[in-house]
Amino acid sequence: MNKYIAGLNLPHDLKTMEYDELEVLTYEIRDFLIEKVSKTGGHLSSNLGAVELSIALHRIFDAPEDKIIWDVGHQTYVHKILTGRAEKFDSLRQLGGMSGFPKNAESPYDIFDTGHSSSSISLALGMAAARDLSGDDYNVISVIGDGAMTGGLAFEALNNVGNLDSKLIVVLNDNGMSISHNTGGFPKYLGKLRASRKYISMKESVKKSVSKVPVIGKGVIAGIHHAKDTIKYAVIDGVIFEELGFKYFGPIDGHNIKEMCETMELAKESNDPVFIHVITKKGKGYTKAEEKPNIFHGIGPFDMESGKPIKNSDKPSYSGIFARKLTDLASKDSRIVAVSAAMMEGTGLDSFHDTFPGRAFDVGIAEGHAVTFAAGLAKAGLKPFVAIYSTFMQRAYDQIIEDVCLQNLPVVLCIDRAGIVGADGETHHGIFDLSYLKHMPNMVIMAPKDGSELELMMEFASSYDGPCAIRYPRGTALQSKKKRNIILGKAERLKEGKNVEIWALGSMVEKALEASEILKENGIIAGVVNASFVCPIDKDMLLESSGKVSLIVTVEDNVIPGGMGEEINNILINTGVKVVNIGWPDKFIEHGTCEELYIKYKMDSSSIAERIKREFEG
Ligand SMILES: Cc1ncc(C[n+]2csc(CCOP(=O)(O)OP(=O)(O)O)c2C)c(N)n1
Ligand SMILES: CC(=O)[C@@H](O)[C@H](O)COP(=O)(O)O
Ligand SMILES: [Mg+2]
Repeated sequence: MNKYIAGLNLPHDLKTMEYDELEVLTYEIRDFLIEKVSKTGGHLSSNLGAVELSIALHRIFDAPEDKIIWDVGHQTYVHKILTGRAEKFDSLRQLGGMSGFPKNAESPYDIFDTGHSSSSISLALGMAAARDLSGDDYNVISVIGDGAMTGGLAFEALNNVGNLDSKLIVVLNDNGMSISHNTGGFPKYLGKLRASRKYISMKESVKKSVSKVPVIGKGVIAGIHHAKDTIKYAVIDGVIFEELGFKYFGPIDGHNIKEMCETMELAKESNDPVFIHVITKKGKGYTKAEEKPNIFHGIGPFDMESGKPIKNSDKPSYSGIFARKLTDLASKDSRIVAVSAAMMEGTGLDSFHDTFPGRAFDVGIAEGHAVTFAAGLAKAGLKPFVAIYSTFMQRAYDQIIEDVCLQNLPVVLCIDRAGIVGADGETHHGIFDLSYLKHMPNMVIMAPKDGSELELMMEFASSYDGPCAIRYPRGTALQSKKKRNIILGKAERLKEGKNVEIWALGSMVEKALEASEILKENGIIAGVVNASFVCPIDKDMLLESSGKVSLIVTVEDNVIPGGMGEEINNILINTGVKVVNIGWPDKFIEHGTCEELYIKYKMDSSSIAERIKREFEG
């Protein structure tokens, strides 16, 4: 490990180091980040952009007594280095290793286990209100990116800060990027503020010279603050934040530690909410990441010299198949449009946008809005496909019920990253969507067993006149030659069984087939059914099976509570057949590779076979 990082007592030494020493530290930290993340993979460009900001925060504030809350939390690698965890980076995002997000269980400096965007101002406001009630005096700081600021939750909190008459600090880390380019009117406003940076001396000189004018000068400055918007907008930056009750400081250089420290010192002295706007460069210090901050936002292990990923699968991903199929469908049906919530690349919709720029809508990190926006599109006669990761779709729960299902609108929810996702851990596993969708009246839920079936289900969805959801996992997709007709509520029996039948969903079908082969070696002939639909489930086939076998086993990449197994239990409850449910337990699943987690939670094919053997023989 580099000289400085290893030799320092962090974060305490930051408070006494000279600025030029801190400058050296920034180089060491960047070298460290690039080297470590090139081996483990992770979120690189956001962290490279947050080096000086993290140093300034830990120099000026006294964490963990002062509460620093990181929005999303993917940019906390520097914070973790500065809070004594540098030696844990070889285990980053690995089973049993350090998380890629803040984890309070990992360190008291990680105030809140964030992972979903736009929550930090609400969290900070809650903690500040509690602080005031208990008569404490610590500082509470939200660190939020310009992408996260496009999330409605952030604006709900900004509005509510208007009721706070004590101190709170919001630091906006504005690098002009979300995962890819930021979108909407707010980033445009921030862009004007960033551009205004070059005029800041003009404004400062205006304020300084006017205030020197005897007698009237101060009054004129005071007057400016209450002047017509035109003057106010001209002279005062960040007026939107000032109007919401903040003192706005900025925009300042988010790579100038001294400037940030002086500003944070000022903010510390204020008894009112302060909004500090820092300008940073995403990917700073690694040319490849500066040039392509989106590619290096979240990246697997890569070659530091070339920047190229170490392992590249040539098999298509589910997201890639989804996007290609949607483009094909849209070429035949002009009603088809696509909606994303700031995840155009992750969902593959960037390629759809290349073909149909006018029919791809990126609404920012605003999943609830995305769904209701899609309801509006559908109400006006279009056929929206809304592509949102399972875990982020949780943000749109009410909008799906009220604005899609209740209205019975033809909106297709394309639930990407459904099931366990691996390295991102608890905040990102998509293991709840069956549970939060299944009880919604009018909602059809499908899950393809492979890439070919995803295409077939999308075809079905494109002509289905009501709400439907297709859930598919992260990563590469199996391909099958066999085509089948997707019929509403109809499952597909893949293998006949003697006394046992496995009902598997989506990506778990492959594991069920493997388990069936293992059981055959033990003399147990287990049938396998590709459930295909969870709502409506194939009740006829289920009841038929219950008359033939003594044991039905359900297997799904969802938590058991509220999952497909529960649906099947309810249908078979009076048939006398034994039903066993295999799925994720009712808990938050940690990070690790998917393979490791399937094995640890006995959801790999041999564990499934073992469980069935025990149940069958037991
Ligand atoms: C609710 C939610 N939606 C989407 C995401 C995926 N996501 C993670 S980081 C990110 C972009 C964040 O941009 P910004 O806040 O500007 O941070 P930066 O990476 O630029 O530092 C997105 C969309 C998320 N974490 N949470
Ligand atoms: C921090 C965040 O929420 C995203 O960057 C997420 O990690 C992307 O996940 P994928 O890598 O599955 O696209
Ligand atoms: Mg950003």
